[in-house]
Amino acid sequence: SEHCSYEDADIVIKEWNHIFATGNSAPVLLHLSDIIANGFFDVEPTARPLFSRVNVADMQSGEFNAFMLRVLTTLTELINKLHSPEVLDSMLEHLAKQHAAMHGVKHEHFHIFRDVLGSTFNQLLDEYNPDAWKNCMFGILFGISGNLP
Ligand code: HEM
Repeated sequence: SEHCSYEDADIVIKEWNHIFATGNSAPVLLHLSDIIANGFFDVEPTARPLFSRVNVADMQSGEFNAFMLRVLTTLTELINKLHSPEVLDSMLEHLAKQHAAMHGVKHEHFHIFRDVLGSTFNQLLDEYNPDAWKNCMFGILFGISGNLP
C-alpha cells in the first residue's frame, strides 16, 4: 500500500523518536546529517551550489551542520504530526512554498533525497520498517515537492 496508515505512522514515529529516547541525540543527528548530505551530493553533485549560502563548501562547518540540523528537526516535527493530517498539511504547504521560491530546487532532487534517506535510515536507525517508512515519507516528500518543476 502507498497509504500511510495509522499503524505505519505509529511505527515511523516510534522508530524515529528512538533517537531522542537515547538521551544523547545530537551526535546521532549530526552523524545522520553527514551521511545524508554526502549521499545526496554523491548522486547529485550539481545541486551543491544551491547550498552555498549555508557554506556547503565546508560540510563540517557550523553553518552547514546548523542547516542540516534545521532540516532534520523539521523532519522530526513533520513525523510527529503524522497522526494530525491537517496540521501536517499546513506545515507541508509552508515548506512547499519555501522550496518553490528557491531557484534550482527540482522535484527530481526529492526522489534522490528519498532514496538517500531510505538507505541511511535503514542502515543507521536501530529499527527500520521499510514499508511503513516508504508509505509515510511519500506524503511528506510529495507534500514539499509535488509542485516543483
Ligand atoms: C524532508 C525533506 C526536506 C525538509 C524537511 C527540508 C527542510 C528545509 C528547511 C527547514 C529549510 C530552511 C528554511 C529556512 O529556514 O530558511 C530548508 C532550506 C533549503 N532546502 Fe530543504 N528540506 C527538505 C528537502 C530538500 C531537498 C531534497 C532539497 C534539494 C535541493 C532542498 C533544498 C533546500 C535549499 C536549497 C534550502 C535553502 C538553503 C539556504 O538557506 O540557503 N531541501 N529546507
